Amino acid sequence: MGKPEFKSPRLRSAPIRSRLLGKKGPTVRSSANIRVVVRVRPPNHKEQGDNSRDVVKIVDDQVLIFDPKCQSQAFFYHGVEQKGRDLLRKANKDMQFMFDRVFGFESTNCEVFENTTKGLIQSLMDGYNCSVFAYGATGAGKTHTMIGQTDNPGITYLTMAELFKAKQDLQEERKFELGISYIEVYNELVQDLLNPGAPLQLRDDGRYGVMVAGIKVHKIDNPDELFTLLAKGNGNRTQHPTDANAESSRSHAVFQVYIQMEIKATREVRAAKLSMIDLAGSERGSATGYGGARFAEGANINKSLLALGNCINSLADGQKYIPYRDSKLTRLLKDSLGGNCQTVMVANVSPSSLCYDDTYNTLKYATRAKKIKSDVKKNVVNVELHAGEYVKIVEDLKKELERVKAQLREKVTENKVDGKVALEFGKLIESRKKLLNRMYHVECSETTTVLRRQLKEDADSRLSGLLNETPEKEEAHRRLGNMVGRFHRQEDSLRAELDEITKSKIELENKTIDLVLQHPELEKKSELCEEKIGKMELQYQVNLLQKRCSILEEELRSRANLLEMSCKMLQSCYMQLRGHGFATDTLCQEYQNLVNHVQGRRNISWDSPLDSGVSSTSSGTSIDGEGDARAPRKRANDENVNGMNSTFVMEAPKPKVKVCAEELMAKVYKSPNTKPKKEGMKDRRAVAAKRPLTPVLRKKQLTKSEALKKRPAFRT
Ligand SMILES: Nc1ncnc2c1ncn2[C@@H]1O[C@H](COP(=O)(O)OP(=O)(O)OP(=O)(O)O)[C@@H](O)[C@H]1O
Repeated sequence: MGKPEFKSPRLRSAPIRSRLLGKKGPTVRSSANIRVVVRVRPPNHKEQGDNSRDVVKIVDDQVLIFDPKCQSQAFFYHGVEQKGRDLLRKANKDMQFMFDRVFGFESTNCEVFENTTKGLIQSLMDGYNCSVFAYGATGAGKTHTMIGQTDNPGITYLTMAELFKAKQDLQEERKFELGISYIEVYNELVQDLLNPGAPLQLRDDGRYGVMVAGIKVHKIDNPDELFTLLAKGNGNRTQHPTDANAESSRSHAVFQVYIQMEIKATREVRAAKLSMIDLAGSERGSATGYGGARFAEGANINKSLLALGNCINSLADGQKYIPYRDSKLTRLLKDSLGGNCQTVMVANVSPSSLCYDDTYNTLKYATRAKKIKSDVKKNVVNVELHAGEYVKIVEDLKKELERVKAQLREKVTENKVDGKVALEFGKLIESRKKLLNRMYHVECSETTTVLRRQLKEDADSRLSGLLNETPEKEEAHRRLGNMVGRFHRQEDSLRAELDEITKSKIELENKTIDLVLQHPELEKKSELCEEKIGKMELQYQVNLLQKRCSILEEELRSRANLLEMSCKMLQSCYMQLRGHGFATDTLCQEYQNLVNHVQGRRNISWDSPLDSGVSSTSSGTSIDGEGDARAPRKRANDENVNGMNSTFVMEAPKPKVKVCAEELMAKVYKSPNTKPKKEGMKDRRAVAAKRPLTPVLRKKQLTKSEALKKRPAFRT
């Protein structure tokens, strides 16, 4: 896996600001390591001979081993095989090197391009300077990699083709200007390869870095023009055959592309420079196989490459002083190595043991170069603006400022309204909740008052039946009448209050709806609040119903007690009359009718109390309250009956008192199973038992006995 390609830092465009930047305006800086790749060319004919071996073993696409350990061959001394290694043989270095990418014999120029310079195109488009240089011994494959052949173009051509593609893609948005130059450094002299003539001087340029003074920059519009120019330049390049390479380049060739782009929308102008350098091969004098002029040429090449090595070492060590000025080559590469540039170094090596030292040195150089950090910055430059254009920019700025201010104002007002509305909404909801609570309490009071009033009215009518026309009765009647009147008045005022509350409730609800309609942003909040209020209302209704039930239950209990008391009294009177023989047949019949009536209404089973041993299915409640848990409540209800002290319990409903007709019947007939019998009662019952039953009673008794046999026992 190769390392990722250069990624140029992205800059958010700030159109007007950038337009006002000075003539030169680097905007983004970042430091990047030089990307170092190694390309191992296939061994040539000479290297494929018997006396050579491969000293480079590629482990994967990033790692190679230089001079790997080979299988030890048997070593004999005086005809005896020795255990240790052949001491006359040099030990293998077996050194592992790691690079950003390692390309093997089969790698094509396209593959190298894809993994090295293709990624630089985006950086160039973003306004960063980029540099690519091929380093290596003579015949190691630098020219093959950089220039290639017509049918197998090198990475310079491939990169340029990609650049044109990018230019084409951005044609709509940007205005491009492309220019190229092609120079060589030969024997420390700089020559223009496209316009050969007198040697040229190097100058430092603020915008593009180191420039060749007087160089002619050729504008090009398509890659074909480029190829023609490249071919022309290569034809002018100094080449001489050497032992190592029949077409050895004896100079350092520097191909440069100047790109100027104007982003149409923002008028931002970016400038970038791409340098592609094919270095002359480092060599040993012996390898060239020549002396004289060729030797001096080689010495110069070595001198410049030595200077390059020194610069690489100094940069890798992080030294402040870098000896760029030691040679023309290092001056030219100043930008590419430690300056404002994204750099790719392609180290070319031969795999053969014949180039052992060259390959080793190249790998060491390349390793050192990996440590170099370059300080890259984006080149944003501006077109010269006419004074009139500044006026327009100021106008634009003013407009933009106004627009932003208006936006800000809108936002502020929006926020204010939001806050206000939220407060108003909150107040409305709070008021509705309070009102609901008030309504609940008033409804509770009203319910209580109505029931209390009804109770007093009942008490009054019962009293009329019980008391004779005496002043005492009149007094009681007057008192009850006053109470009923007071309750009526209370009811009226409570109802009026309820009407008021309902009106306010509707008003508040309407206000809430209006507010939400005006501010739809409140909708969600409103839904939640309405849900809460709905739940609250429902809970109040449940509470109110429970209270009503509780009051009615109490009322029922009170009436049951009254009935119980009446029955007791009635039974006592009836017994006395019968005991004294004053009970007429009509009275007996009426009494029996009453019993029948109770029996008919209540689904109970009973036997004639007049028969001895009669039992009922009573729940065992005593009539006189002895040992009865309900005794205190009974007493309270007795008081209610007199209308003097009606008490309503507003708490949660109490456990139901089992009051039923069966009990009442049991009380009427004094069932021996339901209560301890009183002295005297037994005697009276014994007397009554001796008396013959009336025909109706006898018949009824029979009917009941039969019915009892057929039906299950009564249960409350
Ligand atoms: N990867 C490769 N695949 C096939 N052939 C290669 C490869 N690299 C180099 N060669 C061949 O090796 C020979 C020498 O290569 P090249 O001229 O590129 O070397 P060089 O490093 O430029 O040498 P010099 O410094 O002397 O100019 C050429 O014939 C070239 O075609």
